[in-house]
Amino acid sequence: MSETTQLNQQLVMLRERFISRTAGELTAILNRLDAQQQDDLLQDCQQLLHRLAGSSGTFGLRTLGEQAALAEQWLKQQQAAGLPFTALQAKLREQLLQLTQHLTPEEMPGTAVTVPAQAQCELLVAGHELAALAEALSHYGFKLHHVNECTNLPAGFWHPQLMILTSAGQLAAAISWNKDSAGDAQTATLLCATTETRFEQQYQLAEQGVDGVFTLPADVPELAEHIERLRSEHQQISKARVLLLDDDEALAEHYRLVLAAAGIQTKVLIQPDTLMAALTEFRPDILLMDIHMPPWSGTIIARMVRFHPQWLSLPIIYLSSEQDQDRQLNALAQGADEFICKPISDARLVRTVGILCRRARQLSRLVSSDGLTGLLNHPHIKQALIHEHGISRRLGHQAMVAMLDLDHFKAVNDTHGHASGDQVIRTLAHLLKRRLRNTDSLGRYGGEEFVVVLPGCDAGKARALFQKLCQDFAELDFHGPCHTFRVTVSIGLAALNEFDHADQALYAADTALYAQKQRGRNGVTDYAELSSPATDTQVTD
Ligand SMILES: Nc1nc2c(ncn2[C@@H]2O[C@H](COP(=O)(O)OP(=O)(O)OP(=O)(O)O)[C@@H](O)[C@H]2O)c(=O)[nH]1
Repeated sequence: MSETTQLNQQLVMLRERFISRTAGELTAILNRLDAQQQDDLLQDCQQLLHRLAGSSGTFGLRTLGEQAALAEQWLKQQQAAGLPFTALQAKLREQLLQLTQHLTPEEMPGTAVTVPAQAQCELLVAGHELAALAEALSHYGFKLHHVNECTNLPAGFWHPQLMILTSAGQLAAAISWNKDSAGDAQTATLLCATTETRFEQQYQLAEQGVDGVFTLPADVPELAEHIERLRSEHQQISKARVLLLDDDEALAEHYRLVLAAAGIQTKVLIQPDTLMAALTEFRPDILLMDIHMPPWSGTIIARMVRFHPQWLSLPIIYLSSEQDQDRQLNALAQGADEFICKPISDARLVRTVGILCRRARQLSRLVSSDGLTGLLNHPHIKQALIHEHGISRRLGHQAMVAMLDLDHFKAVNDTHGHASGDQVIRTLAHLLKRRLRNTDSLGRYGGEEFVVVLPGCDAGKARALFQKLCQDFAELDFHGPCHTFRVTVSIGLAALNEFDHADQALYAADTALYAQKQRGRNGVTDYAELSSPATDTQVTD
């Protein structure tokens, strides 16, 4: 069974549950109305209508949602006018009965969402004049495919994250191939080789949907770095993390399934009082939150979240059926950032959440990344280390920390100049990004010192990975103003979960790094082996 079919089956099951629950709730209110049980009846009725107005559309019962919204509005007006219960009873009964007539789905839920196929190549280079460039870029470890022609590209075949093409001809064909199944969003980031630097020409390229330009002949290392940056931005959507707080369990589960199918990691909370712990544990990019969650109010919860300095910049997005614009603004004034109106179609939800997550990540990356390498800066790699240490200790998972330091780097600067030194630092950072997993955290700890945190990794795997990295790095040629030169790197490892505190693990990795420097540099030492008979792990050619 395809993932899309499976998703749609799950959504249909949720819809059936929603319909039977709603039928039960409407009948219960009608029975209380007939029995003249006035206690809290109007309040319960209003809450039910409000919930149906916001959620029915999501389950494919659009008319039910619209009618519920009208009935809610009517009920609010009557109550505001101070009409007695007896004056409302007959009309309310009629409206509720009418709602029971609309408990049949009009649309399939989830049909707008297609589970994306696995990406088969990261980078598609199109155009015969770019063959040499494709060949040069392939040495940088990209999963790359080159085609001579942009016309007649097979539909839905490669799913690249990034496309490189030329501005001459073929651009329109590539752009139309690069649309999602709905035909409106670009799937891959487009990078265009052009000789045109004039404003009007570049404007036209931007208008056509191009995301970046470079001139030919290309500076390949610089282009590789740029591609890496764009690629990691493109990946943000699949790494996006959303915490969803909604007391309507079926609706929250529906959203979770839809977002998860689009590659957005979503954690659902039904109980607002577990929110603070979930924020610390899950570290979402955005918090999506309902407003009406009796007895809780989302707007007050938003204000509460801001009590904690570490969540001051967390984007809080209300997902609510509140239509009144003044009330929406009042809600935003309590410390939230955006308002998404329910009901919302599945496809629009995925796109909106994707855009918000990407923007949130761009902003958080600005504050957390090192300008030269794009890796995490000192405070943020330490934060990542502490976070992973906590998880590995709590769950008993293995995790490693590595400390890397370039060898004789002072001499590199002194001999070849600071700019060449910077290029070496950037190249090591690039190699780390290419070799490590998305779940690993990479940081520039100091000038020529790096820290890597590897969750779910044991000592053997870490050693093999870093030994290979040492070997490959040592073989790279750097071009200084006068000479070509090579640089090596020394690495110390420690098992994160073996220590009570993250700082102790980092100190152990630093001790192992120092030991490796003593042993002759260019290699890997694990702290665990320092207490046992020394093993020389220096890399030899
Ligand atoms: N080009 C460049 N150099 C930097 C940067 N940050 C620190 N450095 C230099 O890195 C060098 C580090 O030198 P040392 O700490 O003496 O160590 P080393 O020469 O690498 O020797 P070992 O670590 O013992 O192999 C210093 O000369 C710093 O100026 C940077 O951002 N760019």
